[in-house]
Amino acid sequence: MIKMNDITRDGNPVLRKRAEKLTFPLDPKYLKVADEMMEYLKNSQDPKIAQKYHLRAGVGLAAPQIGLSIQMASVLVPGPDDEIIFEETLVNPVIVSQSVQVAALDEGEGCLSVDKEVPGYVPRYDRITIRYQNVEGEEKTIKLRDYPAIVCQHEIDHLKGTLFYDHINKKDPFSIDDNAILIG
Ligand SMILES: CC(C)(C)[C@H](NC(=O)Nc1cc(F)cc(F)c1)C(=O)N(CC(=O)NO)CC1CCCC1
Ligand SMILES: [Zn+2]
Repeated sequence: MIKMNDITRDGNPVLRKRAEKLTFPLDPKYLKVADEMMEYLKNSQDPKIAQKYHLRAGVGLAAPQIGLSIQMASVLVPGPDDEIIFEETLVNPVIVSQSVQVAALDEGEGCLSVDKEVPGYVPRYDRITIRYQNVEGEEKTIKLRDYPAIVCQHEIDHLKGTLFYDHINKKDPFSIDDNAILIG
């Protein structure tokens, strides 16, 4: 199982590389990686398992964060009553369209690969359309908004070597577009 010491930390060059596109059928070793990344998210969201193995509760994990520079990211987004509202492993994801409307988490962002707090708004798109392939190679096109959209943008950034704080305004971290939506 993936544990915290398997997660690459800021400073590791793999987090700043553009990840390689995957071809299908997926190499079985990458199918295993997809399972392991989703298993990490599930374990980390289970208080007992997370406590036992000291896992940070994660909603998304991209392959470069376990040292693999491939275009694969798993997302597991719980809803208000802890039901799962979005669960998917995105292969070769591309944001094909996005809202003009900007959104940001009102508490800013963190990252499983960034141990320090970096305060500030991370401006993202409120609504996006993503085209990706699932691990079976099926082409999917999905529309997301608000928190699930923020999570997917954060993970897709990892596949481009971008970290959340790259988007924070250096001069005034909490400055953002007047009509930005702040997601609580
Ligand atoms: C970095 C961390 C603070 C652990 C962040 N979790 C989070 O924001 N809250 C959270 C976690 C849960 F499991 C369940 C829940 F409802 C809320 C996170 O997983 N990520 C994923 C990451 O680092 N991917 O590379 C960072 C988030 C910041 C904005 C979107 C993803
Ligand atoms: Zn991250």
